[in-house]
Amino acid sequence: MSQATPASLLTIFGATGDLARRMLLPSLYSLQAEHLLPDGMRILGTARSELDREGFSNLVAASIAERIPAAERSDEALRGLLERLDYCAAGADDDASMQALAGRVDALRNGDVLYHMSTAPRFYGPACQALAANGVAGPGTRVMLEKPIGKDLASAIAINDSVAMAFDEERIFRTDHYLGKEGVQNLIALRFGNSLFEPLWSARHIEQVQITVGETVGVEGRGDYYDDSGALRDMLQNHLLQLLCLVAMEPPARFEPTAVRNEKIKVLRSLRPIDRGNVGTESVIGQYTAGASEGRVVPGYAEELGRASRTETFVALRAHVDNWRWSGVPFYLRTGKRLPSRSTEIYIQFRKVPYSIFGGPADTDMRPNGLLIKLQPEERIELDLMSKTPGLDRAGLRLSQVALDLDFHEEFLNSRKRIAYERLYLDAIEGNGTLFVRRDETEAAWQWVDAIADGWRDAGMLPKPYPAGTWGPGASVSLVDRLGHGWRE
Ligand SMILES: NC(=O)C1=CN([C@@H]2O[C@H](COP(=O)(O)OP(=O)(O)OC[C@H]3O[C@@H](n4cnc5c(N)ncnc54)[C@H](OP(=O)(O)O)[C@@H]3O)[C@@H](O)[C@H]2O)C=CC1
Ligand SMILES: O=C1O[C@H](COP(=O)(O)O)[C@@H](O)[C@H](O)[C@H]1O
Repeated sequence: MSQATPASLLTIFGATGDLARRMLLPSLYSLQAEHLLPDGMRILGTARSELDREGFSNLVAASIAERIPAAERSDEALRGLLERLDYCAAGADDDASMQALAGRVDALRNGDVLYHMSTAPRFYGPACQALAANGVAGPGTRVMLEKPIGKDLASAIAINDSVAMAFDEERIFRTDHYLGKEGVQNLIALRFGNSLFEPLWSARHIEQVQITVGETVGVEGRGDYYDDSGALRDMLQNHLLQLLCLVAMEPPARFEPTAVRNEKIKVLRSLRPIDRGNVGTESVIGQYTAGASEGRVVPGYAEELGRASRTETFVALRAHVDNWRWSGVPFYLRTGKRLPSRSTEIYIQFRKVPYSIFGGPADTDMRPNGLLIKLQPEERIELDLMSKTPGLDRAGLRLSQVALDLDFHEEFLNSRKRIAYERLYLDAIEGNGTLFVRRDETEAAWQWVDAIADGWRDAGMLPKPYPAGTWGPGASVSLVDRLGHGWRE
């Protein structure tokens, strides 16, 4: 991959789909508007739909009109993007049409090619093998794979094996769109761009870590996919574990793919198993019932789905990274749909002062320090410190918790909120895999998650109901309370 040059052609499988219309095409528009796409790079859309170049251009223009605010649109950028487009109808599992597609790729390329599989994962293997059979998957080509890579370890191995028959690992870019988010890269910058945190970043000084990804949305018409997946497989296996890796990993020698991935895989392999023996104490699952979300009455999951289901729409876990740095520190992970707010955050709670010199009311006022890394909806870093409460009190000195707030909000107001795929496309086009996931990471994450899912099944654990608009079942409070902790609300 060291010889990778910027792609001369980007071929998007599933170019007419939901992800393409909502995220991928608008991201390409933004890269075009900022002059970040390589000169002359062509974009070839493909799906089974019989579109011509004009039909695809209309679809692209419509998606940009819908997703990019009018104030950010320019005719010049749109024209620039449309000039790059081409379209070729093909079925990923249809040999004749894949042969025709390969011919088109050959005709359009003028150097490296990036393929993006934005279609159902069962097509990744057949499509990649068809590209190889038709001679367009050799050196100088690479492929981006959308999540999910399978729905358990066995299916992930099958997909990875199948894609590996056509592309070697260093040419495979597995996306986790959380890694493309500005806030997540800021977490990396915070940890490894400041000397302040590293001496404190271990069990010696950290009491607990919380990672919350709360969503207010329900399953939004993706019920068939989601019901087969649930919160554990849909969110925790990938996004939350990637965040955990970035918090817990050792400093990589360099910010480059192998060094970063080598550190992340060590974390995944150090996760203490949660299985049938301890799922009951280390995890909580829930499913939303009818309730109020963002000021309106919303139906429960089963009503949205149209049938009863045992799928969890909420999961909370107490994880442990069993290594020297993190021994004994609980990592609380929780994610769910129809929670009270859209909120993605990492909270690091430091240990209490070892001894209070104050006595009197200050002792009861005392709170541990905390570092909040807020990723969504706004990006913010906040350090909770104790300070003297202003004024006099007969009983003695009083303390209050104050927040040292690094609020990027102003900066955000003045800059555009980026789609994570802008970063991911830019890197994949350039051939930089640092923010993509390696095969062993995906499979280690599945192995850990499979034991949890099997444990729930074996223990007969069913999701507990929680009303939409609440923070999941009450048992999730007990999960952290047991060690004297509390969720940061
Ligand atoms: N939508 C989202 O928010 C997210 C999606 N993803 C992942 O992205 C991928 C795409 O998802 P999404 O866009 O939602 O899916 P959609 O069902 O909306 O789109 C699927 C796309 O694949 C094409 N397609 C279907 N069957 C074939 C086939 N046999 N050969 C070639 N193309 C085919 C469809 O077009 P046509 O019918 O014309 O062939 C369409 O363009 C999936 O892996 C999904 O898990 C990941 C994160 C979020
Ligand atoms: O991958 C997924 O992520 C989204 C949440 O992404 P965000 O960028 O809006 O935080 C989630 O809604 C979806 O179910 C899942 O497949």
